[in-house]
Amino acid sequence: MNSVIQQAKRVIIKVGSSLVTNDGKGLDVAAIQKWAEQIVHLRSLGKEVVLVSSGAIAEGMQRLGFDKRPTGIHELQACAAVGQMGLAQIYETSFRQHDVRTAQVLLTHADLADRERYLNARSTLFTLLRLGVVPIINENDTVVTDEIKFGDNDTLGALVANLIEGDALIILTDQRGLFTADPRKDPNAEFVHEAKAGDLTLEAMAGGAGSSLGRGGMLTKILAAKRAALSGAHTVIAWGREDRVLSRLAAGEAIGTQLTAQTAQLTARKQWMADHLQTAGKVVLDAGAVQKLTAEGKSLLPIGVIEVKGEFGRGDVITCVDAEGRAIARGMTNYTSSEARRIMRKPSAEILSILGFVEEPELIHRDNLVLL
Ligand SMILES: Nc1ncnc2c1ncn2[C@@H]1O[C@H](COP(=O)(O)OP(=O)(O)O)[C@@H](O)[C@H]1O
Ligand SMILES: N[C@@H](CCC(=O)OP(=O)(O)O)C(=O)O
Repeated sequence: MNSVIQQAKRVIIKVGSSLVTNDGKGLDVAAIQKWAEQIVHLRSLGKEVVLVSSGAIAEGMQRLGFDKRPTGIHELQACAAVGQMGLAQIYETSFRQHDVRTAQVLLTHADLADRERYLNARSTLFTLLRLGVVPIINENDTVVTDEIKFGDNDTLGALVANLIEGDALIILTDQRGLFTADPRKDPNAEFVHEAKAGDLTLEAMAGGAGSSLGRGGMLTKILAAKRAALSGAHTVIAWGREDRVLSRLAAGEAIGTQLTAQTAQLTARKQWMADHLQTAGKVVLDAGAVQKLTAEGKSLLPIGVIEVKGEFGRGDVITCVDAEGRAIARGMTNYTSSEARRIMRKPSAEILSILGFVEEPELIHRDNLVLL
C-alpha cells in the first residue's frame, strides 16, 4: 500500500512528450482519453487535478512534416505553436465526453518569477479549480528562448505544485519509475520503489532522456521531486501506459517510484516565504486585526489597516505591524500601496465602489501570510 496519492487533495499530473504523442507518431488519442477518464474519477473522489502536458513540439513536428527535431529555436517555437492546437483540442474533446471543462494555461519562467504574475497565475488556477475546470498547463513556447525557458515540463510541474500548494506531483513517463541506472542502457538496473525526495544519491542514478522526443530524462524528474518537496508535495514517477495507473494510485496501490517530501506542507511554504522574499513596505493594524491574525489565524482585511507605509506593488511581501510598531506578520499583498491607502479602514464590500475592481476581499490572504 502506498497512501500518498490516496490522501492527496490537490494533485498535479505531468505527462511527457513520448507518452502523449505515442513516441512521436501523433497524438495518442486512446491514451489521452484513458487519463481523462481517470482524472474525472479522481475528481469524483474529491481531488482537485491540474494537468501539465508536454507534447506540443513533438506533435507540431509531426504535423509540419519534420522527421528530425529542428535545431533552430524559432522552428521549435513554430512546432510548439502548431502542436499546442492539437493538444488543446484533444484534451477539450476527451474531457467534454465526461461533461468536464478544460482550460489552457501557458506559462513561462518569467511569469512565476514576477510576484504580480505569480499571484495572478495562482488566483486564476484556484478559480478554475473552484469552478470545476481541469487546467491543462504547458510552457508558453512561443515567447521564450533558451535562457528563460523552464527547460522541461518536469520542472514546470514542480513549480506548479509550489504555486498552488499541491499535495502530490505525479510524473507519468515511458518507464515504470526510477531505476538505479538508465534501464535502456543497463540491463542490470534495479527498480527503486521509494526514496526521500532530495536524496543526492538519486541524482547519480538518473540519466538524460532516453528518446529524442523527451527533453529532460530522469534527472529532471528527480530534481522536480526535490523542488516539489520544498512546498511539501510528494512525487510519484510512474509508467503512463500502466493499466488504470491514476485510479490505482488514488486507491493506494504502490505503483511507480515514490519520492517522499520530508517537510510538512504548511511549514515548507511559510519557510519559503520567510526566506525568499524581501519586504517592500508596512501596514499598521488596529488591535482587532492583530487579534484576528495572531489568535484566530484569519486573513488580513483592509478594514483592519490604519496606516500604509512605503510603496509596494501587488504581490510584494509587506510587514504587518501593530500600533506600537512591533512586527506581527509578513505576507504577499493583493493590492498596491496606493490602492491599500484608499481601501484601508473600509469593509471589503466597498472595494469595488472605491477602486472600480476587486482583486480579492482580503488585503493579504492567510495562505500568503506568515506570523512572526
Ligand atoms: N535511472 C533511470 N531510471 C529510469 N529511466 C531513466 C534513468 N536514467 C535515464 N532514464 C531515461 O529517462 C527517460 C524518460 O525521460 P524523458 O525521455 O525525458 O521522458 P518524458 O518525455 O516522459 O519526460 C527514460 O525513457 C529512460 O531512458
Ligand atoms: N513545452 C514542450 C515541453 C517539452 C518537454 O519538456 O518535454 P518532456 O521532457 O517530454 O516533458 C512541449 O510541449 O513540447
